[in-house]
Amino acid sequence: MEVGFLGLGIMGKAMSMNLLKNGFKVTVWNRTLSKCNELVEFGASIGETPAQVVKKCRLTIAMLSDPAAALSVVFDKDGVLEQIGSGKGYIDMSTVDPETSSKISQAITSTGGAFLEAPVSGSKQPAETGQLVILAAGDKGLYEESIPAFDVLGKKSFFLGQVGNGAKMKLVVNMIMGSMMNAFSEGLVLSERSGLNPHDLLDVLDLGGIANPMFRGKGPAMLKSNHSPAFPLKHQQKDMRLALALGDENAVSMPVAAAANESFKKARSMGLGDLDFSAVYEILKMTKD
Ligand SMILES: NC(=O)C1=CN([C@@H]2O[C@H](COP(=O)(O)OP(=O)(O)OC[C@H]3O[C@@H](n4cnc5c(N)ncnc54)[C@H](OP(=O)(O)O)[C@@H]3O)[C@@H](O)[C@H]2O)C=CC1
Ligand SMILES: O=CCCC(=O)O
Repeated sequence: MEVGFLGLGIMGKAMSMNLLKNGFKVTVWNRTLSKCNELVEFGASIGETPAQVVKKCRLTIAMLSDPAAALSVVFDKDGVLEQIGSGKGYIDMSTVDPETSSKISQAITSTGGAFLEAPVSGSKQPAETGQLVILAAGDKGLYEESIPAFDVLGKKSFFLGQVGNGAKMKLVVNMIMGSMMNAFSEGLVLSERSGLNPHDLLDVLDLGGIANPMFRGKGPAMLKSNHSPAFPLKHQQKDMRLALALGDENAVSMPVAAAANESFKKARSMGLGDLDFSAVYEILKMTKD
């Protein structure tokens, strides 16, 4: 199957590589075109623009940083809209808000093209090993057509109904995750400041009812202040912002998420946005009496 792939950041590179390794023909595009070269070594073709990729491929996947990027790649000159149409499908796997997704969906479907939003749960390593959780919504026919690709990219795919539901599910999940990361960081700092060994805390947490892969996977690196990016903090803050907006629209009070967002904003303002979102630990560590 020939698949187009737009956006070769941390996630897009791993996902497109996975498709190539599993026998898909892949045509890639990235805003910084030089990032395509590594994929070419593994058999990918390059499209010079998003429009060129869509022209060549029946299915095109996008994995872009944020709503502005997702809209730009579709609506700007040489964008997806110039070549999408009947018989072609566009799958946006970026994490965006439901409004952005709906705007893209309306534009694509008005040309006769099919649209699916399919944000993912799981980070760099699950992307490399095909263990993502895919949260799809939109065109059911396109979803069914995409299952061979989703089976390579993920361990489980959900079809959640109308466009917007995938984006909402993803934002709820990441809102919980961002709040957990803040509580975890506060716990690590509190254990250290109160004279405990934080490594003992990691062991205790891992044996109890709140054990989870995030604490287990990131805890030891955090204690060494190693925040090599798997999920960049600037994207986590974007997701908190979008989740809080969803909370505003639905009159849901979210004081815990709002406080977590403030910590991520502070971390961004201190230049930590490109590090892993675990770097929020550093700003909580700095807080003194
Ligand atoms: N990393 C993770 O663990 C996860 C991330 N996500 C989500 O997936 C998406 C991608 O994340 P990730 O790969 O980590 O992000 P990166 O920051 O590594 O990559 C972002 C990508 O978006 C491109 N981009 C940014 N702005 C524009 C623009 N204006 N026009 C065109 N392209 C643009 C970048 O191009 P360039 O190379 O030129 O800068 C790059 O290809 C985000 O929505 C994120 O929230 C979802 C699950 C997990
Ligand atoms: O959006 C990023 C999700 C990261 C994760 O699920 O570990």
